[in-house]
Amino acid sequence: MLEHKQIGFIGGGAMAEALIKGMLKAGLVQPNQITVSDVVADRLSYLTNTYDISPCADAQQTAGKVDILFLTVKPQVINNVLDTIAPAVSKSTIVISIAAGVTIATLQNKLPAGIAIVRVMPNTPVAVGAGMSAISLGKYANPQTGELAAAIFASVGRVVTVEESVMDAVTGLSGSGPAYAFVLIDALTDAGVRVGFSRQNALLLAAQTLYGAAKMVLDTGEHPAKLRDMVTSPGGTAIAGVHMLEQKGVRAALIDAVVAATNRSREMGKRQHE
Ligand SMILES: NC(=O)C1=CN([C@@H]2O[C@H](COP(=O)(O)OP(=O)(O)OC[C@H]3O[C@@H](n4cnc5c(N)ncnc54)[C@H](OP(=O)(O)O)[C@@H]3O)[C@@H](O)[C@H]2O)C=CC1
Ligand SMILES: O=C(O)[C@@H]1CCC=N1
Repeated sequence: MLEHKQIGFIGGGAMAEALIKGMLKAGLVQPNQITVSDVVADRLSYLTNTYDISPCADAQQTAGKVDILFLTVKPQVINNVLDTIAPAVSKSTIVISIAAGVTIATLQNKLPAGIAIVRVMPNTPVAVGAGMSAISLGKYANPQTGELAAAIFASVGRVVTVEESVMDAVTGLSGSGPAYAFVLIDALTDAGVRVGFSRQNALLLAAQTLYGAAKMVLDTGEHPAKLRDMVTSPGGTAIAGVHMLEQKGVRAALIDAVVAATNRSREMGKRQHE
């Protein structure tokens, strides 16, 4: 599908690396198809040495030579990056932005009319083929472009196509969600150490348990409450633990976390227009 395509990344940070790693692992692209631009020379050297991809310090040059251009810089610098690359982007290039809060309208205003723009909110598990990505298409992106973008992100996890209006909420839930999951795993690991395990064993028990629980939800399609009921024997250990979680407000804390992250994504989007 991408055999003869050149792929560029502007911004070689955490998320660009996760995507590059995942796409290479999936066999979707070969290293010689990928060019990355970043302002940090050490970062470019690291990516080149680790993934055998091509570095290019000049973002405009990268933008001008690729078929698919990923915008993987922070939202705070996206306006400057768009001003830099706009003169170089060819009409046939597909631009995929993953910047939190940055709307398709902002991208369209800065890039020449007619450019196919896809806004995506992925998450870092794309690096291990278990990502969750949501996609919205700009007005110049045709259905084939949508299929291509969906296939790229499907190669590194699951994909949903959404109305752009829910992108901030996606950012608050699945985009930012790995951070919440890592906090939970870290806390459960501490708990394991507290009840006597080595840290190494505690981490394995914690991570594999969350992984297994998530897999059960996805594989069975059952409501999580039904699966929880299967764990909570009457008068047993699990209900004692669940009772404590409810008393400590874990459920409300997670809801508040997603609302806070969603609001932050909205706020970052508004700043692009200031
Ligand atoms: N991390 C995540 O889990 C997710 C992130 N995103 C989005 O992905 C984007 C990148 O996030 P993330 O990877 O975490 O951020 P990082 O800060 O790790 O990566 C961004 C990289 O771009 C570099 N950079 C800054 N300015 C330029 C420029 N003008 N040209 C080229 N490179 C530049 C940065 O350098 P320097 O450090 O010097 O600024 C940095 O190395 C953001 O827009 C974020 O909203 C989306 C989904 C999930
Ligand atoms: O924290 C952030 O802004 C980015 C967007 C989603 C996850 N990380």
